Amino acid sequence: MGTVEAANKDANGSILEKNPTVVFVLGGPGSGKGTQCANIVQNFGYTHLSAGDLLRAEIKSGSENGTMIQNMIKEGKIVPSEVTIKLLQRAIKESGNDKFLIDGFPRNEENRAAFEKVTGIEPAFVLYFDCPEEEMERRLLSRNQGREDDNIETIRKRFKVFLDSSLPVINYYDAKGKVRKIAAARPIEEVFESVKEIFGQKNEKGFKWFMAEKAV
Ligand SMILES: Nc1ncnc2c1ncn2[C@@H]1O[C@H](COP(=O)(O)OP(=O)(O)O)[C@@H](O)[C@H]1O
Ligand SMILES: Nc1ccn([C@H]2C[C@H](O)[C@@H](COP(=O)(O)OP(=O)(O)O)O2)c(=O)n1
Ligand SMILES: [Mg+2]
Repeated sequence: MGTVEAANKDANGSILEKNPTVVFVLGGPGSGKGTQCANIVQNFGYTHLSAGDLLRAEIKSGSENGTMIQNMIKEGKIVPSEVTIKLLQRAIKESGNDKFLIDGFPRNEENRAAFEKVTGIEPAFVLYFDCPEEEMERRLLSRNQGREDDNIETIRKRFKVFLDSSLPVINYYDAKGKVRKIAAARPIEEVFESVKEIFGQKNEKGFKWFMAEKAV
């Protein structure tokens, strides 16, 4: 067994022991995933794991993968699953919590299948922030976090990757009845009202499904 697999197995063992609750938080770039995750953490006791934040921290840490990750993010491309999953597993392990919002992951079929294979974790549900491109573009261009990928050229590439690679993942979970779609082009507080309704649909056994064909 290679080192990566061994590390996965080790981290996986401790993840499965705790049988964690995982919610995938998906949506296009700028749809408000990070903003709403911060609200959810305050109200519902989850740990927020942003795949993008973990990858950016990895660049800053001077890791051997740093340059590769930086180049891919600049091009709006999706980093190989092996790298991102390792960072997620480490963060899960270090958190001590058993409830996670995994924000911006899985972003393609490879992310989805590899995470399932390596961790055996199925999400409780998928929170999907549905937002028109014009609105996402406006938000990204005024985000002001000094991100190298928040320029119009990279933004266009990220939109294309979202449509080509990430939407199919959302459709995959939708076919399993797991997607909770939220109309995200509204003020932050209004969006959070809808988010709260979804997280409030909980009983002592876990999450109750409810039929939400339309955006709430
Ligand atoms: N509902 C909203 N209305 C207007 N601006 C928003 C809304 N939600 C988030 N923003 C702003 O849009 C930008 C992108 O939000 P962010 O949460 O970082 O999105 P994502 O993580 O999906 O890329 C941020 O500057 C944020 O403050
Ligand atoms: N699962 C992921 C998540 C993000 N990335 C990379 C590629 C993405 O364009 C960047 C930025 O992701 P991030 O979720 O921070 O971006 P947004 O919050 O959607 O604007 O990170 C990745 O390669 N794989
Ligand atoms: Mg984000």
